[in-house]
Amino acid sequence: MTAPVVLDRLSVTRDGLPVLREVSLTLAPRDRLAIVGPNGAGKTTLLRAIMGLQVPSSGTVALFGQTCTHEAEFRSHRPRIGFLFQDSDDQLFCPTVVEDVAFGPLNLGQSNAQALKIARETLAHLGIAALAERLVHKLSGGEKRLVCLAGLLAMRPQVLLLDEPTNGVDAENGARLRAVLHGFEGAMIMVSHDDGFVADLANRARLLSGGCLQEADIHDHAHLHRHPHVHPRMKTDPNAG
Ligand SMILES: Nc1ncnc2c1ncn2[C@@H]1O[C@H](COP(=O)(O)OP(=O)(O)OP(=O)(O)O)[C@@H](O)[C@H]1O
Repeated sequence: MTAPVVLDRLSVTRDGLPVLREVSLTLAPRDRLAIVGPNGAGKTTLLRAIMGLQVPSSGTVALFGQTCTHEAEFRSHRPRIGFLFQDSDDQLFCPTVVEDVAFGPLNLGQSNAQALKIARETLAHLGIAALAERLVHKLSGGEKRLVCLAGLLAMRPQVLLLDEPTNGVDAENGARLRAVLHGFEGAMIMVSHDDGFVADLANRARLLSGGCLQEADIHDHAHLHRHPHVHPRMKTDPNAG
């Protein structure tokens, strides 16, 4: 099957400073990849570049087998990729929760009634059906996070790009969010500082540091918990896929 995302020696500069340096990456159809790394390492920039929201200085992005250079090429693939922004307020724009979640399906051609039905089902699936009629701007930070995710899942994407999905989400909602994501059948890239979330969801990890991707392992510690580690063998190979 075609890899939904392939990056080939992708470099990105922001404000004249190099952020990504020849990053190569292949995301397989059911991959669960965690990108970890310190603040400012370029993790969000990497996700934005995959979506075509960040113009690379060199290298290529291929989505579902097509090399994408121009906005029109990225645009045709975006409905199949759910991108959870780091800041929920950048994602939510309809007055009520159910309208916001219905927006995606409506945009994909569903009738108003069908889009609302999908929205309510998705909210229920995430355990937040009670939020349906609430005003978006009055939600808590954690509630907004879950509503954003509902909006993406309602579009039935093949890929999820999740930027800090558990930010502000409490333990109970976090457990439900994980359960829902476990049930997601597509490919996923998760950017997270939440070790527990990464250990639970990811099947592999990469560390972004100095603009380069390095192999990382997710280790089990009998006395502690699972979390990603840089793999010493691979430290010198920035282009490991
Ligand atoms: N709008 C912007 N214009 C210019 N530079 C930016 C902009 N946004 C971020 N940067 C810079 O790009 C670099 C990478 O930022 P990015 O947000 O991708 O990092 P990150 O790894 O996601 O960080 P965090 O873990 O803090 O979210 C940082 O040096 C940051 O200051």
